[in-house]
Amino acid sequence: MTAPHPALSSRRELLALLDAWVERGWLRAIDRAFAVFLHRECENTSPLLLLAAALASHQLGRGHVCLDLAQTLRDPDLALSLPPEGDDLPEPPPLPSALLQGLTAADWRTALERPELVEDGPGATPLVLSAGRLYLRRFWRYEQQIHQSLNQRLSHTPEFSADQRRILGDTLATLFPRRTGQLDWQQLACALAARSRFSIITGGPGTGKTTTVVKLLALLQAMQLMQTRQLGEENARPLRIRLAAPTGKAAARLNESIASQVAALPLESTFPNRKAGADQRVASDGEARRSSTKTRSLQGVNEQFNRARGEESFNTASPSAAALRAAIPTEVTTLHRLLGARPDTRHFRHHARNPLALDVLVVDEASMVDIEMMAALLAALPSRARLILLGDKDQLASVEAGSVLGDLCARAEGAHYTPATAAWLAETTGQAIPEIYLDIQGQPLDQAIAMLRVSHRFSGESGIGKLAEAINAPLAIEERWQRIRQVWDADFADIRHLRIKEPEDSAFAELIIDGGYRHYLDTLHEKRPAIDADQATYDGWARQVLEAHGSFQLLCALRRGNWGIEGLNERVRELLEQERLIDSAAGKQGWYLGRPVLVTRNDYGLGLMNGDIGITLALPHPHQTDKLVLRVAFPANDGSGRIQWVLPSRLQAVETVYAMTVHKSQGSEFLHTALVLPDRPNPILTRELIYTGITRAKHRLTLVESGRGMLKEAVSRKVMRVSGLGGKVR
Ligand SMILES: Nc1ncnc2c1ncn2[C@@H]1O[C@H](COP(=O)(O)OP(=O)(O)OP(=O)(O)O)[C@@H](O)[C@H]1O
Repeated sequence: MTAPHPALSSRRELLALLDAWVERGWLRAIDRAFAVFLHRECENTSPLLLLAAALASHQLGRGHVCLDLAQTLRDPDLALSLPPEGDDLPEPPPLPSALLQGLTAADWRTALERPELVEDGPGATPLVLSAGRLYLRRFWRYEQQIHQSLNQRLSHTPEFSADQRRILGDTLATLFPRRTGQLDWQQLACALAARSRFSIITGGPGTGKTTTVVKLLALLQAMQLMQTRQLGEENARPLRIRLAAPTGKAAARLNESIASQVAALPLESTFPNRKAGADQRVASDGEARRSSTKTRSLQGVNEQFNRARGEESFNTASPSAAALRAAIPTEVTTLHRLLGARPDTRHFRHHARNPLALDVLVVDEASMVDIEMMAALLAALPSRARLILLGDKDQLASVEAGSVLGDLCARAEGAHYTPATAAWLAETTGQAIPEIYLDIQGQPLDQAIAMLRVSHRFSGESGIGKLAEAINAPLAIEERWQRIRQVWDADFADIRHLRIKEPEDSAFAELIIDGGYRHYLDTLHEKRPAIDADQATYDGWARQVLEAHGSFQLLCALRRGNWGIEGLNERVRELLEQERLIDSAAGKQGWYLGRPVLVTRNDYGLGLMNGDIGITLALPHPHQTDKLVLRVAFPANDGSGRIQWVLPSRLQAVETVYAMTVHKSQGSEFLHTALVLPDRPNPILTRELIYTGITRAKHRLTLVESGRGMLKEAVSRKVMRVSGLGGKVR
């Protein structure tokens, strides 16, 4: 047996090593501070315990919920991602692999036997060791809360009367009129979600998650209205439905699409609008359709619902199409707003003792919801309310700790429906579930998940769609790589593979200028209003510039280095400067006409959300009409098309966004996306990152590879987020 590393024999030496790691940027100061705190709390703590504590905290900073002791010992540097991205400096401090060499999991567990500091479950110790995973107590508690809340929801199986089953089946047939001979996963998703207080609808881009959830909401409202009307007219109360997303950007995107989806619901054949006069005013092509394309809040729902209801005859329990449409909200809020975020605290206004006033909550882009937010959300949700999560399980998880959606959807591909579920689906949808999706040992969680498998956005001619499919194909690494190569070799018109050596390459300049940012800067200069133009004209200009800007985005994996956002932002600025499209030295404090910025932290005062993009433009000075002042134009977050002008000095957390990390791009889409891979391997390059990056492209994708083999390297590696959630919720 090799002798332990000196830092594991002495607390002083260990803290000195942690200092060196912090100095080098390998650990956060807070990780070391946590170890020091434990050292002060309790005498004679073993260096191994202090190290484990610092590493558990370090893992949180990297998105893991806990430290997996056995996995860390198997390959310490990989498990801890040390040295981190971009550290090329000479004379690195000792690596975790050197430190932990020869150590066994049993040694580590023995060192953690300090009941004042570490327990294996409920209690008050700062650390929890459970099933070989070391947690900071707060995160162990989040995981427990999520698991208890979801298991409780999953254990509730509602009873449906024969009448209700018939109504459900009829409504599902109305909502999904087309039969293609293939499984209609969207209809199955609705049937599954209808009988559960918790459900997940997962699927890649354009697989119809929004379309499906809108139909599901219509189904739930139809059931509710029929049920409550049977009890008497005054009891006819629509379900209180709220829609939310983790970021402002994602909320705005759903806002844009949901109203038209509600308007397009095929309801009239089963839910006719009964009064002739009312039909014309409220029915399909009339007022309801127009007003349903406007954003409608919960209050708006009640008003419009009551109006539509007042115009129906109540001789039947069945609601009209207009009343159903009116009962579906189209306003989407952020989770922070929904829960009532309070500045400078992690507590929300809504929690277990002040729950949200709603019956159904839909959360879109759920892959971006971290474990802390999910725990807060579930705590604030009334126990009888339904929670429906929508998201793409294969996308990158949130930057914060946890990958809740990915963990919960670990078995989604195989469905694992029990015979009872298959019978329910057959009865309500008329569809027979193929044997490959059946599993006599399917778990309750499996029965609540539907995976949509057909993309309606990408046709068979789309290289982007084929590439996304190939990257996620459930195949061995080599076979998957062959599939990806076949897609490239097929010469699809919408995807391009650009190989360059350095950012100075002329092909890169061409991509960035003519294929990319020239468009919005030309729009900015050519469409610029006269100095005496009115505000509406300036707003119109800003809208055009923002729209043109959304047509291209350069994405990359890293922050540092030539191929990270720092290097690329600088290179793009130089190129645009050379072309005289910008003059970055003209403004003050780094602000100049045309500078695009990304908001990196929610700012409730300004109404700006993390992920919002604005462009620096010039407005006439409010008092000196011959002068111009720089203002940053943002599209308002409420889907209204309004422009919000912000004084640059008021923007506290923004960065230039010629290049954006794939992580930050989640929840956004661009007509043409150029994804740049770094020139050497990096643990951050994973299959999820590549998949998320390429699926940001709506019409065109350019993949820029600066080092050979980087794509292959990336798609061979999956993100391993350590948590205990997947095993607990069943
Ligand atoms: N069953 C279907 N048949 C035909 N077209 C469909 C079907 N389902 C959805 N679509 C269309 O496909 C497009 C994408 O659908 P939708 O926006 O619901 O997908 P999504 O999964 O929510 O997309 P995103 O990845 O943007 O979140 C829309 O234009 C929608 O009308």
